[in-house]
Amino acid sequence: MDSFRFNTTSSIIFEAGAAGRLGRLAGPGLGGRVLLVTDPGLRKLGLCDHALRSLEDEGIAVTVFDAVEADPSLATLNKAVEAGRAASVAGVVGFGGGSSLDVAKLAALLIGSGEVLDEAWGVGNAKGPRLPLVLVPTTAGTGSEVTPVSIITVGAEEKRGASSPIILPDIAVLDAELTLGLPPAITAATGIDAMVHAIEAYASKSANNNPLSQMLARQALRLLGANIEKAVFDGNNVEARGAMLLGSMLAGQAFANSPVAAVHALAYPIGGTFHVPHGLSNALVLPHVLRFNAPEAAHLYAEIAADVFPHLEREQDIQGRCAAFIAELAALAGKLGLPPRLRDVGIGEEHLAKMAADAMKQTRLLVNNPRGLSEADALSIYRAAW
Ligand SMILES: NC(=O)c1ccc[n+]([C@@H]2O[C@H](COP(=O)([O-])OP(=O)(O)OC[C@H]3O[C@@H](n4cnc5c(N)ncnc54)[C@H](O)[C@@H]3O)[C@@H](O)[C@H]2O)c1
Ligand SMILES: [Fe+2]
Repeated sequence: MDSFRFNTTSSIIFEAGAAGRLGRLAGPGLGGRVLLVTDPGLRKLGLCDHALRSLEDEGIAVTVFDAVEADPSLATLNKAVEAGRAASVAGVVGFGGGSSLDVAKLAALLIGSGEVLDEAWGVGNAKGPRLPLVLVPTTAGTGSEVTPVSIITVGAEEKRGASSPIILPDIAVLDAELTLGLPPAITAATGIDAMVHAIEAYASKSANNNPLSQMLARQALRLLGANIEKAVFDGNNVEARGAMLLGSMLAGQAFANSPVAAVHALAYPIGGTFHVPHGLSNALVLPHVLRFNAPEAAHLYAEIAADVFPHLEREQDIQGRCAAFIAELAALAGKLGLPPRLRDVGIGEEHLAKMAADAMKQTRLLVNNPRGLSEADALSIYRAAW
């Protein structure tokens, strides 16, 4: 068997209502002063009020930074770091979707180590140490609470990543009650993002693709496949919400160690340039990238097809099962109310060539794709998706 290395968050708490006990559960390791990083929408909804109060009840002084936008910018990260330094914080709590968690991760690194961000981009370049870090996801999608990755938008449109086990948090707190009010469109898009993490991790050509990631990806797909429609159409179903949160975390553990590939590489120019939500960007290119990959990966897609859609067990032929899997995924996105084509999200055909050139910059992802992909291939995939 090939050798591999598997890193994950060392302590994971899965408990409905846990955010209201955050001070007890996670306070002791955070020091007396904490920076809580979140977004303005969540602040307005009062979603972090219980967590805040519970930290304060434990005698922890909390500075709230609530200015994280979707696809957070470098300027926002810098402001979060300034706020943390000004308050001399000893720990960081990320509270929100992937955007807030990603800012919290790099804020903990930069405040803790004083290192220069420009030297931390890429894989394995962060030096540390970071401040104690606790992450509380409020979407079931990115799995950022268990990934070593932070994605920041640099300049007008480039999504840049820093990846290092140093920015894995000390504790992830998964509280399904936080996701009950997640609107259907965001539930659908983030849920598809989680599925894509599992699919791409399972089929990843990374030398570190490993049996743990494969097992986690398959269990993630079972949970996500069985619950995504319930979570979208019956948002108050706490069982379904819990299954989605667990599924997205398992998918995060899988791809944190067996990284994602061309679906994400082609999704980034859509999110970076046109501010289409990350999960929706993935959904728009997903069937087209999988169809492109099928000559190399049909057997892998056939292996996981029935995890998402149990009735595909009956389809014995590998090519047939792979094709049905891809068609079912496209149909599922439609059923969940996601727009099917790039033109539906306001992207003009004239932008496709630039998007294909931008996608090729994601070499860290493209190397993991089961089939080699050129700029011309990227353009054909965008054309098919348009
Ligand atoms: N670090 C990683 O491993 C990783 C992986 C995938 C994606 N990402 C990044 O994560 C970001 C996307 O994160 P996301 O999809 O979780 O969305 P997000 O954090 O950008 O949030 C999207 C919207 O959902 C709202 N929202 C979040 N939780 C809510 C709740 N419980 N109730 C009501 N509204 C809620 C937010 O206020 C926001 O308006 C992108 O920047 C993407 O690149 C990171
Ligand atoms: Fe993603």
